[in-house]
Amino acid sequence: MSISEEEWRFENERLQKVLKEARRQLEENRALKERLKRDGIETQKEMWQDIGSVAKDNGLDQLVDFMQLIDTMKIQKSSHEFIKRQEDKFEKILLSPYFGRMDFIEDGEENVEMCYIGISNLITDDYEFLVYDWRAPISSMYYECEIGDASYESPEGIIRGKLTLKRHYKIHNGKIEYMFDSSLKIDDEILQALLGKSTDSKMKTIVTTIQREQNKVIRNEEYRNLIVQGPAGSGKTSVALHRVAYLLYKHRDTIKPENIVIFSPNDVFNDYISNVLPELGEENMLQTTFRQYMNKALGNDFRKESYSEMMEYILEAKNKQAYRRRINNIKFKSSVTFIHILKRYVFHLEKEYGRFKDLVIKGQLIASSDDMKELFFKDYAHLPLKRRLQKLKNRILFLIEPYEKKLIENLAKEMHESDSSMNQAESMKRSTALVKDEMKEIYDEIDKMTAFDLIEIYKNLFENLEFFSAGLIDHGSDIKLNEIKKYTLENLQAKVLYYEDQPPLLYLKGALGDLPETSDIKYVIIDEAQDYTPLQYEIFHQLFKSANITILGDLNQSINPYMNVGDYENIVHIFAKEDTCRIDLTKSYRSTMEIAQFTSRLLNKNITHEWIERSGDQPKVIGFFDAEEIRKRLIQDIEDYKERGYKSIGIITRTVKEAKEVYEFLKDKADVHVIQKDDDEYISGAVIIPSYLAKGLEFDVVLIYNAGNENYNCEEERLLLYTACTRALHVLHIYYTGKLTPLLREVEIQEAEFLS
Ligand SMILES: Nc1ncnc2c1ncn2[C@@H]1O[C@H](COP(=O)(O)OP(=O)(O)OP(=O)(O)O)[C@@H](O)[C@H]1O
Repeated sequence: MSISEEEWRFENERLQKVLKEARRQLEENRALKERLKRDGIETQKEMWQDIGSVAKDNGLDQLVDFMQLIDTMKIQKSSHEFIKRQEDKFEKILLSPYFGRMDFIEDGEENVEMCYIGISNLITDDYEFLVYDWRAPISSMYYECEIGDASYESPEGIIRGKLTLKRHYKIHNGKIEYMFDSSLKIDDEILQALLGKSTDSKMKTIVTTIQREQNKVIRNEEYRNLIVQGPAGSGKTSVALHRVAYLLYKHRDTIKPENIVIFSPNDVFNDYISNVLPELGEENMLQTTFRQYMNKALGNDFRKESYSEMMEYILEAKNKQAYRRRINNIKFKSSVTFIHILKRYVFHLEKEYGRFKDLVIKGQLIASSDDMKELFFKDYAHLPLKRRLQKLKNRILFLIEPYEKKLIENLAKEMHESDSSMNQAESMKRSTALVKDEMKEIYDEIDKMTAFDLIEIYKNLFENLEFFSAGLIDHGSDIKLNEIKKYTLENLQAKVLYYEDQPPLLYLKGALGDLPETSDIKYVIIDEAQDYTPLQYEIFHQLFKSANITILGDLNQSINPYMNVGDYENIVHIFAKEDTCRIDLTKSYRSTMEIAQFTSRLLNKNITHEWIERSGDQPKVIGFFDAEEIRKRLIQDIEDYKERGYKSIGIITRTVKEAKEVYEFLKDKADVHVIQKDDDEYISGAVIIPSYLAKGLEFDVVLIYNAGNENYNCEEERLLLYTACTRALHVLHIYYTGKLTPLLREVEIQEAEFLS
């Protein structure tokens, strides 16, 4: 629907009114900032003067004043931060105050309310809402409702009425570039225009075009835990971040960014998503990876394999003799059966731990084994093992203390009596040293009895693996317990912790009470959720018992064939069923139709999801005589695609090893970077990146490096290749040498060439 001249005039005038008010508030804010700055300088001056005048006789008074000044400075600092955030907000408003408008008539009212929706509220001193924050209750209608009957949930209850207009704007540098009305949902056309652009940097907000199904996830607070399944490019990460912004707005009095944590697959990804919250005017939540958390919790006594190192082994070491043993080990330790074994073991430890002996010093019974058992198994039974041991140790030390004191005093007295030249202090000093020395054996005994050695505990499980797994493994199963037992014990002996051993250790550590409380965390977001095992979900549950958890993933993007969630059914029982809801996203936004159709054929199963109708070139599959030819082609591609205006080009290799080889060849011939570690930073432009580190990212152009059958040669790697191909927005080329991977042979390929 075209907009009349009169409407344009009205909208331009309205915009000027909004900008004027925003400018006024910005000026007011700046004046306040200046005042605060002056106050801050004054406080500092006062403080230095006070320090200068501290003297012996007025020291305490001055100290009290000093502490008060420090408190004042703290308050000034946080006010300053608040004002700075407000200033940023007004500056953003001045560039683009809103992106949408809806006209709403509430039932029983006559007046139409024009609601303008933007990144943040703009309210006049008379409480006129010039702009509503996109997260305000009323704004939900903008994303959810079409013209006609509409309603939203306000704190006072459901408000019903009618929407009579929905208008979209593009306002840039304080000017309306375009606007149009849409009678139905937010048009695919805007999306097509938005998504058709080239991406040059980190992830961006989608606030202007959030779709109805996405909005439902962002605002869902009916359930404590959400499991969101959505195909590649359906906006899971975007939704997760907008949900964080929504929660920070809705619960701004109680929830701060440090009460929310997001678990990302790696630091490259963490860096890639780090701009979204600031763009939405919020501070970033805590960002971490499972590996980071685990590394910190497990300490540095053992060499710990990283996730990338494990992936590299899985993909690179197929010809090694020990490969099958390792894979069986990974599979077993990632299985639901192993969780049952661990739980049984923990139960056993809680019941059976500790062989308590009577503690006797010089014939005197300090604590009987029965008393210790009574404390351990009854009085402290409600506590986890580690805490019980600590408490028991404290109790024993408490009982020993008076006895030891008496021993020291008696001995000191004896010394003093037998040698009158020795003064009392000297005799006490000597007797203390002697008694401590005598007692060393007893203390060692106590340490041994109450020791908590996680690795020993883990070892003990494998030494008795048959016992703890009895009845849990099917007769027909191909699990070779003996082999797993031997393999694990050998590695522990060599002080090597493979990645698959780390989650079980962390689980035991938590279950036995050796992990710090995380009660400050109120919301946990787990992205790329398909790549965590059910055991890792047990750990999330253990760590964040009182938090709300949002899990977002795509089962079709399980990049690790042996270590993944398998099915959400494996985890729903971990979180209380009545508090958990599964939502499926059904539409993909990232790739052109041609790429989306191609990649869904690659999955080789029935796919029901839809995609945005944005058209582009057919993906190409091109065979080369050898790897060097592919590399030469890459140089030309980088140049060509940059010239055509594409800003991000992902050259996706299968492994780090391959990425390094390609980089070595290209580095002097093209402007290209390489990402090779979990903790690397995200880099834009042309990047070479191994497949498993590319998950979650996206590129204008994706060039798959060598999908020959030497490389992707087994069914287990289908999802890895799928994940790599689905990173493409506009262009997808798959290069190979030798024969094409069998995974692509059944895919109906529209454009194939062989260059020899
Ligand atoms: N409502 C939307 N409006 C505009 N763009 C969107 C929308 N939803 C998603 N996108 C875009 O689609 C792309 C994919 O989004 P995102 O990375 O959040 O999806 P994902 O489901 O996490 O993907 P994957 O699982 O493949 O990593 C991004 O470029 C994002 O900006």
